[in-house]
Amino acid sequence: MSERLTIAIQKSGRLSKESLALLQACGVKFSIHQARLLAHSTSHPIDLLRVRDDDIPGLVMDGVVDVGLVGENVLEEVRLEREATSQRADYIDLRALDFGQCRLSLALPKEQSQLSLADLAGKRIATTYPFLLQRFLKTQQIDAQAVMLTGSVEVAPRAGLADAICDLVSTGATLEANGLVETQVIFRSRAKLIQRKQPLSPARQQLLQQLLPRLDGVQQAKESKYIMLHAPKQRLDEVVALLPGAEAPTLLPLSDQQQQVAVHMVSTETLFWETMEQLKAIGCSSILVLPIEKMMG
Ligand SMILES: Nc1ncnc2c1ncn2[C@@H]1O[C@H](COP(=O)(O)OP(=O)(O)OP(=O)(O)O)[C@@H](O)[C@H]1O
Ligand SMILES: O=P(O)(O)OC[C@H]1O[C@H](OP(=O)(O)OP(=O)(O)O)[C@H](O)[C@@H]1O
Ligand SMILES: [Mg+2]
Repeated sequence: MSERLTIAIQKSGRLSKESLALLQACGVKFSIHQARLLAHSTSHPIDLLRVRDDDIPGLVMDGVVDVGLVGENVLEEVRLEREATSQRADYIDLRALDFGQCRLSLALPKEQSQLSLADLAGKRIATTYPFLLQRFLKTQQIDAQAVMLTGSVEVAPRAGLADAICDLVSTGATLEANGLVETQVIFRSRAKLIQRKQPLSPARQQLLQQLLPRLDGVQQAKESKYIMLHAPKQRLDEVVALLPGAEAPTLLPLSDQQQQVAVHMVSTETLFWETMEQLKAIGCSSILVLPIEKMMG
């Protein structure tokens, strides 16, 4: 049996760039040939399988690949579909990732946007996610018809194919461009890392165990900042209070100053301009906010 860990990612789409970037940030190197389905890592015994995102949950659930990176929307849709058709639908949830954030929402043509949820009874709703839509409609006890479309869902009402749509929304620009108004969020999604339920060989499990802390380190680093500033000794408590998520700061004396100290700290939150202005107002100076590339506890 091959001792290479197989990871499925989206070949080309919204998740592709960030999936690859995440693996690369974990030290896994690839040389990608656009046309090829399979890419071998040059740094680790890892193979990348580059496929359509719709195929990723099934590949993991069937144990064809070891792990996959996929949006929760597709993952949950496929899980519901496979459950309904008595296919294997289990997997291990490894990590929620900080990209691919979007929501699955109901939207109506502008002229009908005042309609309530109950008014959807008997209507046709175009969607790529019939199982998620039906689950929502069931909880609301609404009897409507899901019209399955694999693309261009937003044009369905104008084309007379449906009365409403249920589609992914991020900025809302697509809805607006098509004269539609978001009326109800039915599912919130982000990218996830999932593992097959069937056990991995010890070598592959060990490799995965090495990658996970790296992945956590990359995600944590992205959310953290290294902050350096000069602060008045008397007001240190106020300075720290202004920096939520800051770990115990390191204080360093300044050779030419008695009243001020240099403060270095890692903050787990973004430092906004407003906070920097407040720090300045209480006497801080030389405020630097630096990105962190990697972290390990
Ligand atoms: N506007 C968005 N902003 C952020 N994430 C999004 C957005 N649209 C979709 N996503 C997430 O990215 C995933 C992939 O979206 P994309 O539009 O590339 O899929 P696709 O067209 O089905 O691609 P494929 O050809 O792989 O089937 C979605 O399932 C969702 O999780
Ligand atoms: O609210 P917005 O920011 O406009 O994003 C929503 C759009 O993004 C996704 O499509 P994508 O652009 O990935 O293209 P696709 O439909 O061709 O996959 C999704 O299917 C919506 O159409
Ligand atoms: Mg798809």
